[in-house]
Amino acid sequence: MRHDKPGVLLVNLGTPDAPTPAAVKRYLKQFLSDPRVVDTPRWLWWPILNGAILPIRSPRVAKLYASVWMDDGSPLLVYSKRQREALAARLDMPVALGMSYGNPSLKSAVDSLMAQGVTRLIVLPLYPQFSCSTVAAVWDGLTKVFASYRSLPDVQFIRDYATHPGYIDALKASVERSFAAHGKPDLLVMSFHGIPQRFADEGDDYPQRCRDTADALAEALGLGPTEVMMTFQSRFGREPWLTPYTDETLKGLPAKGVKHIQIMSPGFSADCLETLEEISEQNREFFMHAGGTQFEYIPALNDDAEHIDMMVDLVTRQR
Ligand SMILES: C=CC1=C(C)c2cc3[nH]c(cc4nc(cc5[nH]c(cc1n2)c(C)c5CCC(=O)O)C(CCC(=O)O)=C4C)c(C)c3C=C
Ligand SMILES: [Fe+2]
Ligand SMILES: [Fe+2]
Repeated sequence: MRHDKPGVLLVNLGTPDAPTPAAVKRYLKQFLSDPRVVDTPRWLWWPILNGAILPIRSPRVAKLYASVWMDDGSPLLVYSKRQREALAARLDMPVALGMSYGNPSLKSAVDSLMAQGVTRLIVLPLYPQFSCSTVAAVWDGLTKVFASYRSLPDVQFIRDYATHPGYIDALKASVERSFAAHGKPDLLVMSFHGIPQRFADEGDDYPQRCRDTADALAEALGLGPTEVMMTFQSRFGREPWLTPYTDETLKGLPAKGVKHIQIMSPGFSADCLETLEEISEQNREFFMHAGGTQFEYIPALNDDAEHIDMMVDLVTRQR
């Protein structure tokens, strides 16, 4: 008889090993070579990536990483490790952390679970809103790992959790803490990572999943349409991405009389370069220079107890 031994694979994007140009280059090369992320034909993309993007972007982005680096490493990895530990402490099954790009690799995580005798793999990509560029890339990564296996586990793949009540409740609590600490702002901005508009046109339901989260959270908070706004950050490359863009929106708000904002990035399950630097530093500057008077960034859920509760619910209801 084949017995049932579940194990959890937590997955996130991944991050460089060090805030140095060489380590950032290694990371970006792997990340930006994934056709799920950049789908330009290889013959055209390869010379652009290696000849222009990597040499120019790596040293610049390494400085940004250095500005948010923590004692224990890159914020994304530090928070992801804490999430893994907290979840493992709540479950009587093994929990491993694997990253789509960089370390710890997906393969190291799957190998360690299989070595512990896991027969049912519960895969939880920590992206609340599905996108082909993130969640489907996890799927692809897993199939590559399995390509070298003679036996496969049962696999339960959690597509996303954009409106999971535990997720919405945890976000709501984080917003209420911020309102209590700093006062209610003129506007609550929910900034999601963008994708090329074309991906959505071709069938990625990511924008709708972001809308689903934004609507559920606004409703839970009892905020009306003039009190919340959804925007998209982290544009890359030349083609149009999802709009409205976070940076342009923030630059225009003070002129419309919106002087105090609080901003959150509900699509990031852990704080990282894109929240700690891009939102909390860069976009703060944009807003304040445009005439804003008060700006607060509401942290990601990271290893908040309610966030871990939600993960427990997501993985234990998989039977
Ligand atoms: C090139 C296209 C990119 C797509 C499409 C994309 C989608 C996407 N990304 C996240 C989450 C994260 N992205 C992060 C960093 C990051 N993203 C891109 C590019 C695309 N992302 C780049 C090049 C980088 C690296 C930094 C830089 O060079 O600007 C991170 C943070 C990683 C960290 O180390 O802190 C996260 C998390 C989502 C959710 C998403 C689609 C929905
Ligand atoms: Fe990204
Ligand atoms: Fe960015």
